[in-house]
Amino acid sequence: MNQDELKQAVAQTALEQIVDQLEEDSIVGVGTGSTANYFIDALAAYKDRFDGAVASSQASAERLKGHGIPVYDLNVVSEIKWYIDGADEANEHLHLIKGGGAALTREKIVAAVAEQFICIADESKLVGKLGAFPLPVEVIPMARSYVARELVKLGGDPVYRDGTVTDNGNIILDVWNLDIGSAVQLEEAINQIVGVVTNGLFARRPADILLLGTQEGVKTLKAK
Ligand SMILES: O=C[C@H](O)[C@H](O)[C@H](O)COP(=O)(O)O
Repeated sequence: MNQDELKQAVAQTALEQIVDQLEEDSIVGVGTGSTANYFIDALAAYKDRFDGAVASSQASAERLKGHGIPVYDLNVVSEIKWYIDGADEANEHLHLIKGGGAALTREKIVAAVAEQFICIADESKLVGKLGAFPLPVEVIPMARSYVARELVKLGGDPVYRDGTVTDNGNIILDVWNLDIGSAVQLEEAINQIVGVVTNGLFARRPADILLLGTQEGVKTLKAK
């Protein structure tokens, strides 16, 4: 199977895990990216079985609406049973790096609300140590240079993602060469920098389950 087929397979498995539990008032939390898109497309077949979705990006909201799935503002929703989303990297603790598509902040918010975060990814995303993928950091535009200098003090090499404006009107710094020994500590340290909205480490709230698409089939990983 190629990478797209692996992504499609994990999306289908995620759907199978939730489909029998869908109720007419269920709200599904939906992430962003190519793997999440496969999930949205698969979910569409069951749109009459649940109430609607909360999306972590404008792009996903448009895709959901395109399928006729109602999309709710998170502020009118009190309960989300599942959040299904991809990742750029994952380790055995189910700590993640996310934000390759610049949607990290809304993703972190929806994941925080959800009871269960099901991460869906092809096998290339599982790594021994996080950090080969540059860590995305969403930053208030006027703080860009200051935040970049502070990230250098933490040992990283920040690069401005030219031309990208997040759904929240901010910019992204991609930070290379970080030593992500303690993901929880680093996530907190970066979020303490004034001007940072959030960073793409999902360690304080890791995934609960990682569905990994491999050539031997879809594997289910739980945090070690
Ligand atoms: O901002 C984007 C998200 O964090 C995505 O979930 C992540 O980049 C993975 O995307 P894909 O499924 O396309 O590899």
